[in-house]
Amino acid sequence: MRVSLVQLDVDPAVPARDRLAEVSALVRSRRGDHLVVLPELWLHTGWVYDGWEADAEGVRGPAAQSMARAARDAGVWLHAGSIIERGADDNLYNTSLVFDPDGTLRGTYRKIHRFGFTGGEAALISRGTETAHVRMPWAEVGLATCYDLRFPEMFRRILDAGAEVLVLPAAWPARRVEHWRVLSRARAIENQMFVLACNVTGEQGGQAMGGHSMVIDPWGEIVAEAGTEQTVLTAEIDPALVAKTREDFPVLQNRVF
Ligand SMILES: NC(=O)CCC(=O)C(=O)O
Repeated sequence: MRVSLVQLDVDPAVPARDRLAEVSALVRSRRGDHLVVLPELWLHTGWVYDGWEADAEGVRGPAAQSMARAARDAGVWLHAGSIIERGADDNLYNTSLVFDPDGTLRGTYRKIHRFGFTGGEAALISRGTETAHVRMPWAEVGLATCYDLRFPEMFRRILDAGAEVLVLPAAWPARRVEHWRVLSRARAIENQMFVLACNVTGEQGGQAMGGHSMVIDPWGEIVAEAGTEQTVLTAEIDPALVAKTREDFPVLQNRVF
């Protein structure tokens, strides 16, 4: 399974329509990949919130339609990162979208753990309530977003739903990038699954973003890792390695909780 993580330099000064055009072209250029992954809130920006209320859209809105077309044109599965979703209840959610190679929306995930404590996302966005996963031809793929990474109990639930590969879009700052690296590996090791962790780079809201997108195997080895530049990180992964790792070193059989 050939996967590509698109680590984007999200510059809030660039108009969203230009970013949408650039990213659509990037996805279209990935023909030959099986799965393409975009980061968290690359369109609406993760750390500049003043446009969220006005720019939020539905899961079948213009951004979703552009991503559906790009997935179809490239013939790839596309985890389109997340958007600020306006729900039917009129609340805002940080929602991930997954399209198949026909451009059909096959999965959504509303971020459960919101970052910011008393401000930012935690104040402006409603909490998702359900974990989510998508069946792809090669593997069962679990979905989580950025700050979720700090809550291992959520990944156990995703594991119990059958996930073999976990996709994690993020807008994680450079200041805590070692947490990102360690926790992404920890989630792969403790759940014996692939982790595809796709971050942004550049600067948002006065802080440097961390980059270091990673493809991590079920043994916790880093198969590929980006630096801090905008790049497409491509790797071949073999989902059969999940069952082999779980069989060769069956720690999950010793779970008490
Ligand atoms: N966008 C986020 O969820 C940021 C998370 C973060 O900065 C952290 O956990 O640290």
